[in-house]
Amino acid sequence: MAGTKDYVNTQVGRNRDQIEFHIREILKLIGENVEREGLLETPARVTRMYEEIFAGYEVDPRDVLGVTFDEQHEELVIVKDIVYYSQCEHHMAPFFGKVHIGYIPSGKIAGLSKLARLVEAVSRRLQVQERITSQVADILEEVLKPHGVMVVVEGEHLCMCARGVKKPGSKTVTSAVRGQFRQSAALRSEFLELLNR
Ligand SMILES: Nc1nc2c(ncn2[C@@H]2O[C@H](COP(=O)(O)OP(=O)(O)OP(=O)(O)O)[C@@H](O)[C@H]2O)c(=O)[nH]1
Ligand SMILES: [Zn+2]
Repeated sequence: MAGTKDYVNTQVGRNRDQIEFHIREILKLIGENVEREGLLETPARVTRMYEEIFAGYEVDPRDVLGVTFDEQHEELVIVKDIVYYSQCEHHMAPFFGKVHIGYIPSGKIAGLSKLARLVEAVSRRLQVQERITSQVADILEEVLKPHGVMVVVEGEHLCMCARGVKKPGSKTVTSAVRGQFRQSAALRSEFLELLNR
């Protein structure tokens, strides 16, 4: 089910009436007129948006890597520029950017799309960037048992751009290294060099 197909947060669907009610109440509390035309459908639209942006709760990210292939390619595999959109758990404000994944298989490879699906499953939740980074690395390590994994995540956080400290354009970069990448500076450099091509 959720591991391979597009999916939505079904709990949001089940709680649709209550979520719409509370969104409407928040609109009133910030001083809006919920009867004006532009806002009439807004609680329903926000609820539908929650079904999408919180779809990650619907799936165990490990299941996303359910389909793997036996293959004796024990060299670096990189999938870079996987775009993600997430919501910071401190402000419920969007953050987004790119995930770059490198791993050295040890007899088992993942379908390339499954790496992007793994990113979707961990990012479509309330998150912090560091946890997206370590979860992608840990799950790949657990399921594929590769010789090594390295994950680099770039993110722009609206809670830092549009409010608070207001620093638009600032980028946060996080990385997680496992296995051979931890031991070998040369391997980390090879990965980073290939990312910058
Ligand atoms: N480490 C980390 N911090 C994040 C992430 N997303 C948001 N934050 C930070 O979470 C922190 C929450 O700090 P608080 O002091 O509790 O909240 P705040 O008063 O709204 O803080 P300011 O943003 O500084 O105005 C802020 O420093 C945010 O920049 C993330 O993905 N990782
Ligand atoms: Zn935030």
